Amino acid sequence: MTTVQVPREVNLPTIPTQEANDLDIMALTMAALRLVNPWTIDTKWTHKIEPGTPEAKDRIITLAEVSCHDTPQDCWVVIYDRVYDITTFLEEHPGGADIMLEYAGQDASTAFRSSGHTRSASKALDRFLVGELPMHERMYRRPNGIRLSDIPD
Ligand code: HEM
Repeated sequence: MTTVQVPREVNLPTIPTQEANDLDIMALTMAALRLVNPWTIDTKWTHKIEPGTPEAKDRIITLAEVSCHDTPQDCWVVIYDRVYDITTFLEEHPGGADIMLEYAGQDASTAFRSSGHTRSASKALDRFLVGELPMHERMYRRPNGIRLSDIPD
């Protein structure tokens, strides 16, 4: 007599291979990019950037990061692709704090430009510099970007 062996049902855990692969690739890519340039990847700063310090010149800060600094206690703006921490300047500003707070966490280039600021106001920006936008988010300081003859170097 022939007996038919019915295979026992084995419940193997299902491994969503495609999903797992995607995650691995993403994790590896992020790790590699962090090695190349840590500033472009982690948008949340873990330590305070001192405005105006030489190291601020080399910092790349995304618009997403700038948008997190939008309060009177922590106010960043972008002017001509550079990022400024103007928190300590709010009360000193000859045009008042409120007008600047309207641009907290945002690009204030056109507002700054259209308010008739003098050259010395543009120069005053240096002491608040904390970084610069990544190339793909810039408008003014990039090859083939908008050319304004009077923006500071
Ligand atoms: C964020 C960096 C900024 C700096 C360092 C700055 C600096 C200055 C300085 C030094 C003045 C005196 C006049 C001059 O020298 O030009 C001034 C005036 C003024 N600023 Fe700003 N400013 C900034 C941003 C802004 C923004 C975003 C606005 C928005 C519209 C603004 C609006 C004005 C106005 C309306 C005046 C004229 C005030 C008056 O004459 O009564 N400023 N600013």
